[in-house]
Amino acid sequence: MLALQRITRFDHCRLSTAALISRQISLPYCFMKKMNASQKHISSNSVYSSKQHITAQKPFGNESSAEETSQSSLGGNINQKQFQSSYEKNFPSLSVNVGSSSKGKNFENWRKRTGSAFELMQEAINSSELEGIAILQEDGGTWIDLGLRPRPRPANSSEHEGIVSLQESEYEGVVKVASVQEENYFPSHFGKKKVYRKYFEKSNNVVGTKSSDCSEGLPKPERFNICLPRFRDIKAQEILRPGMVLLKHYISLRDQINIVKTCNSLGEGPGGFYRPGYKDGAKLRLHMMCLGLNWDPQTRKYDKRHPVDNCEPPEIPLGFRLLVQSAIKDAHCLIKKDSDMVNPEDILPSMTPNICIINFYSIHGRLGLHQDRDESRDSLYKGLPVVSFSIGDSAEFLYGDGREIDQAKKVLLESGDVLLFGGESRMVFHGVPSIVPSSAPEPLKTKTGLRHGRLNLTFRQI
Ligand SMILES: O=C(O)CCC(=O)C(=O)O
Ligand SMILES: [Fe+2]
Repeated sequence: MLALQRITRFDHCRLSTAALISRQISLPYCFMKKMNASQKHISSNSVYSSKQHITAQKPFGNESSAEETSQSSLGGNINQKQFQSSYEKNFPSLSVNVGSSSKGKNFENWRKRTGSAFELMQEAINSSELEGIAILQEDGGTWIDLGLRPRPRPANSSEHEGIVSLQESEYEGVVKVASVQEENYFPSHFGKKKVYRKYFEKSNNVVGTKSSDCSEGLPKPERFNICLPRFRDIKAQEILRPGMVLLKHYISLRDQINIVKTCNSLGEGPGGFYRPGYKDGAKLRLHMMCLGLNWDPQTRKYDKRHPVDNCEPPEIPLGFRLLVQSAIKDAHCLIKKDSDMVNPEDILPSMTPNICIINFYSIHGRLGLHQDRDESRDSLYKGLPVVSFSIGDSAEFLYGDGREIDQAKKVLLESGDVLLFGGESRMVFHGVPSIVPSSAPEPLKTKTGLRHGRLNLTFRQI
């Protein structure tokens, strides 16, 4: 039954809404990040890919310490060590080639290297929305499965009868398993069904599965969740103009905290925050750093290295990219809801960011009206969007068709808001005339020590 309920939530847009009212609020998105150019994306038009469902619990990885105990969805307390040893006992190491078909790496090494599979499995355990993860291998352009790691369930659970459906994930070689289907469909490039069945059987012995489901056959009571859902105010999501979407309060407080902490630690290292200047010697009224590539306001060029310390900028963290992708997907949902006739891609094309410019504005910070036009001709021609995260104190944000401030429209960007502008709004003039002092969420400041001011991250594909 449960399995059937889950698979009804397969439509991405409906899922967005369903997720808002579900017990564990989730952030839907669907994609598989290319590990390198030679590797192919998992086909996005097969049946499973429509079951887009990834929880937004931990886009930044597991914050808990190794000893921290987590409450499993099965009611058992499993600490990380216990879980790890049980996990390894029950799911033997696999040979996984990640990113290269010539260099074999066993799963253990790979997990150590990325941590992703383990984190995802933990996430699956803690989430009633995920059924497990699958480890994939890229093989001559197709993805083959190397085994499924299902979420441990109570013994005799009927939930694992059937075939799983997979959902795409940006984690390298890892796919989250969104639901169990009663239908006998399975995409062929995910390997043999038998493999999955085998792992399901194994999963029944995993630690934390002691409790048995005595309510089988009885009507399921509606459970009460003592925690507030990860609320997303869909009513406040707005299409400001064609191709320009504002997702209010989109980034959860926890993710905001993680973003601030990540930016702070990256900002202390090579290629970190500095006060840039223009050609004429004037300084910008903000501090800046870049991820992925460097953008130099003096030359207005993108480069592999930082002009000040000649370092390569840090990579864009995976969690940041995940959020960008989900924001694009949710903006598409909004556009689709607004007009069913349009293909949201035509209004706001998707993009995979390879540069993130991070600005920190003190309360006196500002940025004049400008266009973002230093990206490649191709990127600008296609209208690939700029995706902007606002964190900390709010900002007044101006946007319009020209440089005239009095003709520009104004919107308040608050902590957690995501603004996207692409398509026909890609060349919109925009700027930040002022920061609203002391408007940042209190817990954000206390948890991170963030200074007064505003952090802004803009992602682009150049
Ligand atoms: O801070 C903002 O909201 C805008 C930043 C911006 O326009 C830019 O970095 O190009
Ligand atoms: Fe800009």
